[in-house]
Amino acid sequence: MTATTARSGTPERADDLPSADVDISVRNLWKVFGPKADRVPTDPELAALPRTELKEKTGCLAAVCDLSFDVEPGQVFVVMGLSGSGKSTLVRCLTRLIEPTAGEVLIQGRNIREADEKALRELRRHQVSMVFQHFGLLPHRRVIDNVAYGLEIRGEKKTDRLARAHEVIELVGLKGFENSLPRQLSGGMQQRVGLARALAGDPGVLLFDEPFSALDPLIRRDMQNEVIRLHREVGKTMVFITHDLSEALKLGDRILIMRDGRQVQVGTGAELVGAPADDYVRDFVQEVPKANVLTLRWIMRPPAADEVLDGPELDPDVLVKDAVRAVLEATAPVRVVESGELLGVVGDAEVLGVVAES
Ligand SMILES: Nc1ncnc2c1ncn2[C@@H]1O[C@H](COP(=O)(O)OP(=O)(O)OP(=O)(O)O)[C@@H](O)[C@H]1O
Repeated sequence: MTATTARSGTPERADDLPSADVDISVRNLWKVFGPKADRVPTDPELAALPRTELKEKTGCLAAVCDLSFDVEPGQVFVVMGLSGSGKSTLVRCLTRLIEPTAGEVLIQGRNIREADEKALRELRRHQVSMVFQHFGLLPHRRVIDNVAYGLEIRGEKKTDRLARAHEVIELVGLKGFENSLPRQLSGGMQQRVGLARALAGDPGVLLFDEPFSALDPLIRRDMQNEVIRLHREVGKTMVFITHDLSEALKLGDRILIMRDGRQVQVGTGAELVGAPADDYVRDFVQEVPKANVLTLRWIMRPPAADEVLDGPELDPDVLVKDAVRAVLEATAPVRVVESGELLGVVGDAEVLGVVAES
């Protein structure tokens, strides 16, 4: 949702150092459940084993295997994978709700693995908030008190926390429901309370663990739009877990695809669709309407030697679906231009090729 430039679709390398402009940096992160789990990441032979073989050989289950990625400030980073791929374990390892077995996690410059109990409490109260699938609301507390709860724990004055709770309740569209109990609200509205509660403490980072998967499809679409709107308004860094590719493509500036605990590909939606890293990703993205995801950058070609270059000019980051009309109506190929430089051209054949696959 923030403007992103095209990047390589290959997974980030563990030896890449995080740049200064990174909110979350994960390096070689492992979570292994089972006996003597510590030996798995450090033993190259065990570390390389697929999940089922490792389980047979050692009795250990590698939920998260050697993950490395960076999330930039203000980015929506989606972690996508089927059930059991390790998404929830990963997101819980970020704030040590689950203790990682090995690796490094930096959040806004703070080394999470070295943090003591007090620092972790501070981190969870001030820096990072989580929105869960099952809302996690306190059933006997009114909406306003649920939203203000984190601020109460933080020891903030009642007037301050109620004022802040009113502010975020309005932000998520729940004005008028301050005194309702959670059970009096629909699923979508309860999740709005969850969102408001996460936003109340003004954290730098929001973590979402499949927040909408229990909701009906239409409500779910509303809530996705709500996240897009909120992200635009509050501009937080977000890590969003989902098993739904269309949700990932809709929300994610970048998407990490996980399989059996490992990262298969990290990239923008266009990179996953335009250059899938392997057959697994290719199968996943097969049904995606490509014109909605690919940009002109992905389909442009070099101009032919004798081609007349007087067609209209478009930016390389324009989606194909938004360029179809301009391309088909033009009498010459559209010129794809960035900062005054001609990158390539797009004609009828290129757009129709993508639209036909959509
Ligand atoms: N405490 C635990 N002990 C042993 N194995 C665990 C534990 N927690 C999770 N696992 C296993 O780790 C793997 C990854 O689980 P995880 O819940 O992270 O996956 P997920 O992608 O979030 O799946 P879902 O979408 O179903 O929540 C699964 O095989 C799961 O059974």
